[in-house]
Amino acid sequence: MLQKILDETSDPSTAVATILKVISAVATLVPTDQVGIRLVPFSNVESQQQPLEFFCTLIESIASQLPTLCFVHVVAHARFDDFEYPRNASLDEFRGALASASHSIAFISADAYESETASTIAARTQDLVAISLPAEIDLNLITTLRQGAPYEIAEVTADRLNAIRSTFQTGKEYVLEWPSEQKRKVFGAMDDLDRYLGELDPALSYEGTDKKVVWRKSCWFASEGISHPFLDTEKAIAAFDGDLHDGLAGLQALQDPSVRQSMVYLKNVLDSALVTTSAAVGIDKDMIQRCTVRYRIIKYTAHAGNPGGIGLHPDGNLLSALITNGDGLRVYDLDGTVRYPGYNGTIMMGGSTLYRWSQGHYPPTFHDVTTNKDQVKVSIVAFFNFPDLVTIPRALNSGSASDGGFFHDIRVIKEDDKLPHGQLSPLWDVIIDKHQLVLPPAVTAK
Ligand SMILES: O=C(O)CCC(=O)C(=O)O
Ligand SMILES: [Fe+2]
Repeated sequence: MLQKILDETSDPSTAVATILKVISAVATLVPTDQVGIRLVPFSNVESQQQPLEFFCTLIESIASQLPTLCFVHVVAHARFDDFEYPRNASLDEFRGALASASHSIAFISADAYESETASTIAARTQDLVAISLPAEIDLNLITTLRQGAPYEIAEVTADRLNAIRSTFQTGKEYVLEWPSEQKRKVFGAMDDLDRYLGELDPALSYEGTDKKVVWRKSCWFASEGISHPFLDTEKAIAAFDGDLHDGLAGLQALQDPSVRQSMVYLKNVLDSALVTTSAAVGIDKDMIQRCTVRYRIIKYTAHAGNPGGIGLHPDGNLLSALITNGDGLRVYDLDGTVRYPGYNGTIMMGGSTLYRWSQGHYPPTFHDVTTNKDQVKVSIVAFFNFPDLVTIPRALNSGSASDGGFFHDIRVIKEDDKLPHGQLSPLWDVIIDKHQLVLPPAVTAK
């Protein structure tokens, strides 16, 4: 309801007045001191984000005009499909706005608090502190809270994490299917990207591990992490791992309002899938927030009669989340089967960094793309990666005292991925053997 008012009202003071009218209307049915309002000032969906001053003004107006209201509840955390993430944003401005106009309305704060952060905020402020719990009833909840133990995750989430984990152990992809409404929105957003990419010049894709190069129209966007906005300066793009030309083309693309809106929508779908999959393979909650993401959009194009595509490769990063709207993606399993994941959901694949970090526990997903010359296929791939030049704790304890963790060096990994005797070579041997492939010397040379 609130979001609808905000979406449909361009003038902030009219929006404030309308929201006050709604609260007053509710207060004719329920005593005012039993009415509260819940605000989510930091939307994951950037296009719906209002300036924070708007919320301060709104809170001040509410407090001065409805001084007997029960509470103002401010939610800071980012919500993904399966998990919530603290944004660690200061809520002091909102507290200040409320306190400037009323001392009787309670302020409730929420930021995906764990027991420790909840205690800290309760000690530092007068706030009522809200904690979010899984939607399922946990009969041990009281004990869990008293012991300060972490909350148990919901059973459906736990089942999903197990399914992802066991699929990834075999090097296969995992598809997180979209509910029908989401599917409709995803394809609408993909059509937008298709229209925009159609205008770009085709270029040769990077040289894959098997040396196949193909034509595509493409550019990329990046963010410092899930729940961060897209980078929006040339300097930030230049500092990010990736080719500058396509990164600058991505900056340009964000100037198109409908591309921006579609990208923001797709980012949220991809980020949710990344959060769930990261949790499944054991990347710790704080580390997930420190991982960066590059989002590449691709339209495969025929050129001089040649079909489009990408040669066989595993992605050279931690995890990839892929949304595509046409046939062409093919996965090569280590057991020799070939599968076509289709396009009913977000396709999750492990990359070569996941393989290295997990010490072989999660083999990367080998895949290629082939599209014929009349076929239209647009994809968006979110390449999720550990922060560079940082030691990352391992998910699975190797048992060796000397294992101080995994030092992540993107440059070294990229080099090693290409070497005939690199860490991936035993996997290439299996793939080549099981699928009876003939690949160029760079891969097969011993
Ligand atoms: O477009 C696709 O289906 C896959 C793209 C891909 O594998 C890549 O960009 O690494
Ligand atoms: Fe790929």
